[in-house]
Amino acid sequence: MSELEGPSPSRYRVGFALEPKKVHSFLQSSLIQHAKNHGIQLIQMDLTIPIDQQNQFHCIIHKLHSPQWTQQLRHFSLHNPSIPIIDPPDSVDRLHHRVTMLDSVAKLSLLNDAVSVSIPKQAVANDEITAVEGLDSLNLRFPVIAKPLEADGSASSHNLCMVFDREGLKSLNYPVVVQEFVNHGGAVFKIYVAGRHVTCVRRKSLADITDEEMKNLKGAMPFSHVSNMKGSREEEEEGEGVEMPPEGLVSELGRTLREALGLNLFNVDVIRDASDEKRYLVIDINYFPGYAKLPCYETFFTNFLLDVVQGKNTA
Ligand SMILES: O=P(O)(O)O[C@@H]1[C@@H](OP(=O)(O)O)[C@H](OP(=O)(O)O)[C@H](O)[C@H](OP(=O)(O)O)[C@H]1OP(=O)(O)O
Ligand SMILES: Nc1ncnc2c1ncn2[C@@H]1O[C@H](COP(=O)(O)OP(=O)(O)O)[C@@H](O)[C@H]1O
Ligand SMILES: [Mg+2]
Ligand SMILES: [Mg+2]
Repeated sequence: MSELEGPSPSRYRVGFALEPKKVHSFLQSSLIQHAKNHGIQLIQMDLTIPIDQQNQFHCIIHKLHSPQWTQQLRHFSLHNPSIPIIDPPDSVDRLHHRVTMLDSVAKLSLLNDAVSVSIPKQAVANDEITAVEGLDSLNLRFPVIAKPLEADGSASSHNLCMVFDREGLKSLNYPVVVQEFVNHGGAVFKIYVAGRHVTCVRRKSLADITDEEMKNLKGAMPFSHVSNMKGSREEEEEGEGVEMPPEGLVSELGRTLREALGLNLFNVDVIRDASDEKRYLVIDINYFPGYAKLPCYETFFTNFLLDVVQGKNTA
């Protein structure tokens, strides 16, 4: 076991099971120190040793997908039911598929009835023929977005495609979800949830496409990681000029989705229809996303950890 801090008087120990890349991006020394100042030791778990032979943890946080790991967690959880596992593997699994990921959104009923929150029309396609059938049955016109069905964290799961015409459907790597493309003013809202803590940031997104532009666009255009792409100016990166969603909507969405998904750690990508400011659409939900990109993520995340270890992480 590699302890990220030397012997410490921390009262609580939280074990993290993460890929090396995520350890690097998430477990930064600023977070480790901040948590330590609040009595919590963050420990990188040793994945080669059974969990119950390691340090006694007050909580385990994980983002690993192998069946062996899931099996190990289930076994541990069965024998240590009082140790919170953030989050249950079955609930996390639902986010690994672009259709089941959005199921809970369709069932939400929000108190805020001044706006609507839904998902874009979408269909699963296994080949060009089923893609055309899917689009016809939904009455969808081009452009559409094609997304790999699996959202399992692999690099290819982020390889998306704008499709401008039927010819463009030929070049896709099936199976995909073909989804209504909604003009939304070039900004995506990312709502980050960590237990009862919810915050929202605005990021750069795909630009709107006018009917005029559609006349000249042909085939398909692959893209990935738009929200992390560097623009020529900083404001461009963050979708400057686009009004943020109301705070009440952000907190209600975070709270209700947390309950519906049975998850504590996730973010939700939301866009607002450029032709209807009351229409919000959830387009993506990610398990344990890049919290480190949030301003003050040390405080945000430590407050969540404190809730968990002090038994206050209730809905
Ligand atoms: O690495 P980052 O900070 O860009 O975080 C990624 C997330 O970016 P975001 O926080 O939404 O801007 C990213 O979100 P998007 O799918 O890009 O919206 C994913 O959550 C990604 O995890 P995975 O590859 O799907 O397992 C996240 O990757 P991991 O950090 O989990 O590898
Ligand atoms: N239905 C849509 N309409 C308009 N833009 C979209 C739609 N779906 C995705 N996008 C754009 O593509 C980006 C990536 O799509 P997303 O579903 O979030 O995939 P990923 O899991 O790779 O982040 C979004 O942040 C947004 O900019
Ligand atoms: Mg996304
Ligand atoms: Mg995603």
